[in-house]
Amino acid sequence: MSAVKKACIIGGGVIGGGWVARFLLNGWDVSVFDPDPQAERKINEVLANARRSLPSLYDKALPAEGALTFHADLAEAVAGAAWIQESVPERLELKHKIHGQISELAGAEAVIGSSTSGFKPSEINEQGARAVVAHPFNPVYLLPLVELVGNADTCVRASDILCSVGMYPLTVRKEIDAHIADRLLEAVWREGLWLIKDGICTTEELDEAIRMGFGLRWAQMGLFETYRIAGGDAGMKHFMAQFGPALAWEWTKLMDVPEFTEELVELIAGQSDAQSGHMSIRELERLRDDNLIGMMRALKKSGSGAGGTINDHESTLPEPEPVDLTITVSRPIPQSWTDYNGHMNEAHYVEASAQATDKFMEMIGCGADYLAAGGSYVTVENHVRFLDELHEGDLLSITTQVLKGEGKTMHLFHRLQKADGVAATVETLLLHMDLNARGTSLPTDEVAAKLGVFAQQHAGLPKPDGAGRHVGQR
Ligand SMILES: NC(=O)C1=CN([C@@H]2O[C@H](COP(=O)(O)OP(=O)(O)OC[C@H]3O[C@@H](n4cnc5c(N)ncnc54)[C@H](O)[C@@H]3O)[C@@H](O)[C@H]2O)C=CC1
Ligand SMILES: C[N+](C)(C)CC(=O)CC(=O)[O-]
Repeated sequence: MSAVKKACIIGGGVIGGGWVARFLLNGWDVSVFDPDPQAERKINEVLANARRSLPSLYDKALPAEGALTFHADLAEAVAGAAWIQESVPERLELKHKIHGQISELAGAEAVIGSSTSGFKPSEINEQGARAVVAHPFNPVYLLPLVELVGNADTCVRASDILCSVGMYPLTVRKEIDAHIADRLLEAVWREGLWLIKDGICTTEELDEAIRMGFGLRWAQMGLFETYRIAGGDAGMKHFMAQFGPALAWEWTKLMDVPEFTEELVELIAGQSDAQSGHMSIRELERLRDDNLIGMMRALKKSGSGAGGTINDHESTLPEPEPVDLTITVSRPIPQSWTDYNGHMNEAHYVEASAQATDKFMEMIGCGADYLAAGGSYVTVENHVRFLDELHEGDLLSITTQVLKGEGKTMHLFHRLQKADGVAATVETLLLHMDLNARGTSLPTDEVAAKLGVFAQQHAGLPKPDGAGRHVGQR
């Protein structure tokens, strides 16, 4: 991958704005070219949404944001960019015009991507351009999928860059109109329009049919893995035998496209207003993003689907720099940790300190292999002091001091710190446990020795202010 971390985004609407946020929040400098005088305002609105959501996917801090610049001159915007992404409206003559200009201006090593939803790379490039299709999904700053289509070597270079900003490149084996995902979405949309036009359901009822059922399944297992399970013990063969005949029945209208009349547009738009008109688009976006974060964090636990991509990306993010005391957590406060009082809810102080304990356990050799072999530490007591408010987006770092590390006992003192001081302390007492016998036990000699080294180092530090307190102590 090129050492120059500059991305140029051409067309800063819904999708271009999402690309800006994806690169910028992953530490890239971003230049924007969009003649719309409203482009800067719109992009800043997308960025505000991205800043409150993307960092919440991770338990480590993302790199420091890059610099964002807006340019009236295309050549100036493109200069020095390692990634150039075109996201202008879906009109082939406009794509030809802009890709003709980009090809002349871009460096030879630059990856040139088009966000096109449906055009094939051979169509985009038919006047001599050298773009690959890099088709993302809205919101681009949260959803990892990018369909890559086109020149194989460029797609390999594009994949590396996309992975480095936390995305999931899926290289399409052969070019085809609308790639893979939009063909599926188009089929569902077309069928949905029929069902509403024919009075079978409303937009709201159709959405319930998706989100109360198969929509929940698809984010974690997709279509084929889900249907394999639906075949029971006999799996996919039984599923095919049972439901294959239905393919020949009239369960879909396939390419029978509903006529796009004014009446149909009014019907759909009117029902959509009745369904969702009580919320602005920005409010809907924030609701969508909060729900996506919750779901993706659940997937992160099992490493399924998009959760695996988040874990892979997180493993490439740098560990915090050690200072006097070991930093065991460095992360932003996610929006989902805040409550009706407008600050971090008390439960998450314990959650954050549990993350610090887990990290410290790893550092003394009590990681996944040790746990699998049946050894662990369990918390038997916590004392939390809430000293200052923590808010969404604050960078939280936790230092961990060993008060005692001897025999079965591990006694830790976590300081939860934000930029301007200590926001809370959590004193936590843990005992070593044999997970097979379900009783306390001594740690292995190796773990005991590593814990002992920390205990000895920290013994020279002053006793922390607030250690050993009881509830209500002044
Ligand atoms: N909206 C969606 O859900 C998705 C759209 N796409 C694709 O992304 C592309 C852009 O779509 P949207 O962002 O939805 O459109 P949009 O209409 O929101 O944004 C297009 C932007 O391009 C700018 N623009 C127009 N002419 C330009 C030019 N000559 N040079 C630079 N900027 C120019 C406009 O001012 C506008 O800000 C399309 O190819 C679309 O198929 C891909 C994935 C999802
Ligand atoms: C409707 N659409 C074709 C623009 C959709 C996409 O291209 C992808 C998405 O985000 O749904």
